[in-house]
Amino acid sequence: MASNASRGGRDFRVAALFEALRASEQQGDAPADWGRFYEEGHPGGFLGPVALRGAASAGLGLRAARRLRRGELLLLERSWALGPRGAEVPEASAQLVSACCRKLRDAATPQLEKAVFRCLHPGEGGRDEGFRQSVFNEYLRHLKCGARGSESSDLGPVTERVGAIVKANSRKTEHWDPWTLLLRDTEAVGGLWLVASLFNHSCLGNVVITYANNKDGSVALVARAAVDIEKDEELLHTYVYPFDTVLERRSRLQASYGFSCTCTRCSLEAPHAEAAGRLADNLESELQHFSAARGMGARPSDMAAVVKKMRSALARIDDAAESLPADSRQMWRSQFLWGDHGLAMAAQEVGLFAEAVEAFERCLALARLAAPSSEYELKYAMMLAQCLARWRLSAAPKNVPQNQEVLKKAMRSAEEAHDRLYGGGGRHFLTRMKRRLEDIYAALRR
Ligand SMILES: C[S@@+](CC[C@H](N)C(=O)[O-])C[C@H]1O[C@@H](n2cnc3c(N)ncnc32)[C@H](O)[C@@H]1O
Repeated sequence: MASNASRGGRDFRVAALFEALRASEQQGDAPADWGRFYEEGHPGGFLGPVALRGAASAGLGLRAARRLRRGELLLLERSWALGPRGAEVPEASAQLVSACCRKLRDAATPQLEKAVFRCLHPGEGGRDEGFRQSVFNEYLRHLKCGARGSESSDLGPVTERVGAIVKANSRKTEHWDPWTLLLRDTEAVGGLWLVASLFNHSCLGNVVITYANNKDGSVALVARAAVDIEKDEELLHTYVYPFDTVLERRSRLQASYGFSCTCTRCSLEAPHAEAAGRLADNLESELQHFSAARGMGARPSDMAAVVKKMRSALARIDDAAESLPADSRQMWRSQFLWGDHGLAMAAQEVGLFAEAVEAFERCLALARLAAPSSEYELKYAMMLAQCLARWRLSAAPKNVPQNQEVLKKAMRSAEEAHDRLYGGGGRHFLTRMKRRLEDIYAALRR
């Protein structure tokens, strides 16, 4: 049954969407030079083979309009509103809500964008999902082909629940330092992107997102296919840190987005959640012991003893994985990737390079499985290559371990992961990772 909104409201609201889109920036060009894009940003936008997916249990969403290859560009979108850079969460959220309110009041904001923003909340635009769907469809259609409709600017009374819309749809940008491979928190900014707001969540996403700062102060969001995707398959992004335990991921999703995740990973991990929690607590305390020992400048033999305990904590996790069906063990194991990371760093620090390499290899395999084509895959591919290089550099020339091919292969694998995430081929990789590659070049010359 049609609601009031769809009976009385559809025409003028959809017309308003057209009008606003006509006035909005040009969409449709992907940057030719991705290296430059991530340095300078991009003023325009691009909408690839993406279509709206009708309402289901997770509400509206996006789907592949055709078969997609991994690494393929899906969306390039300018931020609609931004909060302050590097601020603490409550302050950043409050300011983002204010920024959205200003956009909604501003006569210069296209009416269509205002309508789309209102429709980001499932309760808005009438209780009719069909209406929301038509608004988004018009928006996507416009982004694709610049269609225009009849003129109208009457959006009706302003009833936005801006705070709730921002809570469920804002995202924090991530800027990875190519040198440290760590997130730069001072660069992070909370923002809202209208189309990207339609990606639903899965703890095993098939879409990866990166960001670039535009010269005008806005932030460009880039979404790419993380894996090969079939036509009509839903496009899903991971809203939370993918290597937390299932209970941690679920409680974050509930607190921030108001739903309990039932994705394939959660369904696999949930029956063993309590045991995973205990194992994670134990692992974490061993990692803390290592940090404390390092902080106190412990002797190498003491450090080696702490590393041994970390190894035992991970061995207990591997034993627990043995009780699961063989084809789900690795996925379950991905909840503890951070432990392998800790062991790899610690082993590298005390000169146990063979063990460090093995641990980085595990990190990479787990990242590829649970977060394919993500920053994490790239990060561990780089860390592995760098650890191999340091190992070669640490040994006397006649005892150099492994042949060069192993290191070259690790480099190629990092370059390929970079390309899937950031595009632009080898030159872009070499420019972005310049300093990070110094040890690797030195090791290749040995
Ligand atoms: C960024 S919006 C995504 C678009 C949204 N589905 C809509 O209809 O506008 C986030 C909201 O979508 C819903 N959602 C996203 N992923 C979900 C999932 N895996 N299961 C259930 N609800 C989900 C939740 O209501 C969440 O607060």
